[in-house]
Amino acid sequence: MDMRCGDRRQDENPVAVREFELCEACEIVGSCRQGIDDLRRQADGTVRGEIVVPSAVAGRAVAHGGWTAWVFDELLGYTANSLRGFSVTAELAVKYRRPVPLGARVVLTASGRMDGERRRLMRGEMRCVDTGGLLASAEGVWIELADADAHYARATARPQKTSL
Ligand SMILES: CCCCCCCCCCCC(=O)SCCNC(=O)CCNC(=O)[C@H](O)C(C)(C)COP(=O)(O)OP(=O)(O)OC[C@H]1O[C@@H](n2cnc3c(N)ncnc32)[C@H](O)[C@@H]1OP(=O)(O)O
Repeated sequence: MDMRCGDRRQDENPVAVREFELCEACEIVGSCRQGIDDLRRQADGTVRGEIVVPSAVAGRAVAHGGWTAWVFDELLGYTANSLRGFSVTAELAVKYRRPVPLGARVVLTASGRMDGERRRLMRGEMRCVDTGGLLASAEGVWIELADADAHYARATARPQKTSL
């Protein structure tokens, strides 16, 4: 299968359309630092967005794997939070199927479901816009915070030794 994806057009200047609020650091700069745009919930409940792979995320000629994981963390996190109250990433597993070309426009899709009171099971895909070829997929677990203030207060204290 031809895994090339559509190059970004020279005259393209997409307006970021997001149905989801930005994270704190992106809020400061006023836009999604990953460049995810047109992020919307679809009629079937899935979330869809698009992104042009920035040349700045090159690992070696193609996108760095950590960048792809960050994109999924963002995408699945927003989707998880749209199910109910605020949740955080507890697990994230990425399958890297093909190299992700720099400058390519890719489509992101995500869905998920509640699994008990606080757990959400999420999954997502990254595909070429024009060929539909699968570049990467991800599955993860998001946990709704029982007490957000207490959760972030933990981060200001030195982690204690646990049984983990
Ligand atoms: C301004 C606005 C901007 C809004 C926009 C913001 C967008 C950006 C959001 C960024 C979000 C992030 O990047 S989050 C950053 C990365 N993630 C983190 O820092 C999380 C670090 N981990 C933790 O703090 C903790 O481990 C938690 C919160 C995940 C869980 O701890 P806890 O709250 O003490 O929960 P605990 O009692 O242990 O477990 C509760 C339930 O969850 C299950 N559970 C717990 N961990 C797991 C797990 N890994 N996999 C499966 N299940 C799990 C337990 O079995 C249990 O199920 P049951 O017995 O109830 O069935």
